[in-house]
Amino acid sequence: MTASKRIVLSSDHAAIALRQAIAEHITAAGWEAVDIGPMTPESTHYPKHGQAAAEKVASGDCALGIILCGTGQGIMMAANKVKGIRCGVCSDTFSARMIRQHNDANILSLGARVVGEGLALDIVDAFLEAEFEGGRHATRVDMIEAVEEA
Ligand SMILES: O=C[C@H](O)[C@H](O)[C@H](O)COP(=O)(O)O
Repeated sequence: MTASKRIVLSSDHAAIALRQAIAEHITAAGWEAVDIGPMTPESTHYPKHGQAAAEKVASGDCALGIILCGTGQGIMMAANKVKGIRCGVCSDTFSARMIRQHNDANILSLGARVVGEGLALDIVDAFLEAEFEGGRHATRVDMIEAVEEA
């Protein structure tokens, strides 16, 4: 499958079951789920999992990413430290669509202690089905990238 269909998934211990449900869901929808774990439930540290997923996207190996922790916040913060990553936490479908259409987000972050599985899957669908609109939004995304060089 081409990189354009590859979605990396990662989480900490708080979100393993939801991550696996998302992997099954997106696979059924025709995406290739690249689940980089962790696969066992021991307590772990979200920064390393956010970084690992972000590097898969930043390198071009995967087109997009979905990362999770208890709130989605900590793993998002770690992912956004990787150059080229634009990751937002979403608890609603409108925001999930907008971070693709306006912000060209390449990673979605979810909080497994915040949203239930049904809503999470709808948020994932909204994120994956949306496309970046470019235009004035491209100017602003360029400005975000310029911050990385400042
Ligand atoms: O932003 C951080 C995440 O919500 C973590 O999943 C959370 O801090 C983990 O907490 P605990 O170690 O108590 O399961």
